[in-house]
This record gives sequence, structure tokens and C-alpha cells, in this order.
Amino acid sequence: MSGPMLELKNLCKAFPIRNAFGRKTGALQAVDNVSMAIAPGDVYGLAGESGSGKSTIARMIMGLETPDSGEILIDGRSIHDRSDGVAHGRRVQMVFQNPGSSLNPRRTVGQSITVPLDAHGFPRGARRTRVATLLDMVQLPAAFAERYPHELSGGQKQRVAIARALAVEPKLLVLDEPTSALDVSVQAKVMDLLADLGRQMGLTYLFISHDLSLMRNFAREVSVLYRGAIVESGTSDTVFGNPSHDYTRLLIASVPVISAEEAALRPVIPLIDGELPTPEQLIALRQAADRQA
Ligand SMILES: Nc1ncnc2c1ncn2[C@@H]1O[C@H](COP(=O)(O)OP(=O)(O)OP(=O)(O)O)[C@@H](O)[C@H]1O
Repeated sequence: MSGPMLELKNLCKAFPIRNAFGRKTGALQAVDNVSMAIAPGDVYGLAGESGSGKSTIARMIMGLETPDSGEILIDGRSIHDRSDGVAHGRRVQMVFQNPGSSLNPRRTVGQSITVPLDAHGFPRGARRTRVATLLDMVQLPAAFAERYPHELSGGQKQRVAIARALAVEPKLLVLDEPTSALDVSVQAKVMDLLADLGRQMGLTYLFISHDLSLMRNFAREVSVLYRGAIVESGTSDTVFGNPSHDYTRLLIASVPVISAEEAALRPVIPLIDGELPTPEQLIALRQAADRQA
């Protein structure tokens, strides 16, 4: 039996809190002893409200942020172990929330997709064909290679970002809110595409989202994050159908987010003495607000 495609072991990351004069006054534990294992070919969801630490975990997996402690293993190897000569970018790629800012506006689609091919030494002569193949995989015409991002819709831009992420055939993709900047009808199509590609290519996904209905449909297993720590893990059906933690129940009971506009209107968690409330305090606050409403 093969081991996990991605394994996080006791991952911790704190950020300094500074006052208006730049002096460090404390530390915020953005990621608090997070462990998880994702089997090859699986879709694993990481759910949690804004500020729960989801993006910090993604950035550490990508090597963009250094953990204070803990380990990240991809296919059994530490992300710092390059002894097999395989670059980190060939093992894992990321699809970001906003394709508008993740694609360079001055590059054509073809040039954007070629960047990772160049970086990983893909033979020059085969690049055009590879770009056409990748565009076909994300159901865009080959002629799109000549277009610039401003000539594409949001959904088309995200398809290009997916093609670029798949260019060097990584086995693992980190999807950080991949559809939350898109309209609902487009969201479903992009998620369907990701699901199809995942099945066809045997990809492993870490799917990060605050949209629980999307996560329930897409992820087989999930972990729920709150204040940097995992409060509950299990199969999607168990966690969402029969949650065991109060915070997960609260998250499920909160208004479903169906568009980026609605997401912007989501209630912000109030601070108590400058700190995020504990799950219990948060539940009490929301119950008090419900009674007032
Ligand atoms: N570079 C940084 N410096 C200081 N604090 C940071 C930094 N990056 C993140 N944080 C803090 O760490 C916490 C976790 O942030 P993170 O972006 O990982 O959360 P998130 O769940 O991805 O939220 P969102 O969905 O809003 O992106 C937040 O309180 C955030 O303000």
C-alpha cells in the first residue's frame, strides 16, 4: 500500500503582532499543531472562516512561508529534500482564488502556460503542442493561446490558471478558494472540470474553502480549522451530516455563501480583548445576536 501523497505533521506558524510604531507586542498563532494525511488521488477539504489559517497552510506547502516547527511531506519526502533532483514545483502546484491577479496581464495565455514549462526545462520544440493540449484539457480552444487575460471571462481565466498549474504534471494541487471569485453558474462548471481532471489524471487535491456546500460535494474527507487548529476531521458526509464539534455545527448553520458579493457581506468575527473568541464564546455571541434579531 502506498503512503500519503501529502502529509502535514504538527505544523505550527506564528506571526508577530506589532503596534503602530512597529514594535512587537505579541504573536498570533496562525497555524497551531496541524496534522493531516491525504491519500493519493483523494480530494481533501480544508474548511474554516476567514483568518482561520487556511492560506498560511497552503503557503507553507508551496514553500512560500516557513513553518516554525513541524514537517511537510509530499509523497513521503520532506519538501526540503531535493535529493532525487525533482523540483518542488513538479510535485505540487497551486490554483489561487483570483485568476485576475494570478495571471500576468502582459502575457498571452500561451506565454503564461509556457512559464512553468520553461522553468522545468520542457523541450522548446514541443511547447506549442503542449500548450494546445493543456488548453484542450481545460476545454478551451487552442486559439486562446494568443489571447490576453483581459480578453477572457473570469471562468476562462481560471481554466487558464488550471492549465498552467497542470503544465508540468504535478501529482498534487492546492486549490485555494479556486471558484470564490466566480459567478455561481461558472463555479459549478470549474468545479466539474477539476473533478473530471482529477479522476482522469489521478490528481490529489487539497481543496481550501469557506464554502461548505461546495466542499461537501467535492471533498471526500475534510478538516475544519478554527484559530489555526483543526477542531474536527472525518469524511465529508460525517463531518457535515453529523458534526461532533460545536464550531462545525455553527459553521454549517451559518448562511450559505453563494457568491463573491455575498461572501463580502458575511459577518466578521468580533474580537474579545483583541483576540478571536473561543468557539464557545463565538457560539454565545451568535446566540445573543440571534435573540436580538
Ligand atoms: N504575513 C503575515 N503577517 C502577519 N499576520 C498574518 C500574515 N499572514 C497571515 N496572518 C494572520 O494569520 C491568520 C491566518 O491567516 P490566513 O490568511 O492563513 O487565514 P485564511 O483562513 O486563509 O483566511 P482568508 O480566507 O481570509 O484568506 C490571520 O489572523 C492573518 O491575519
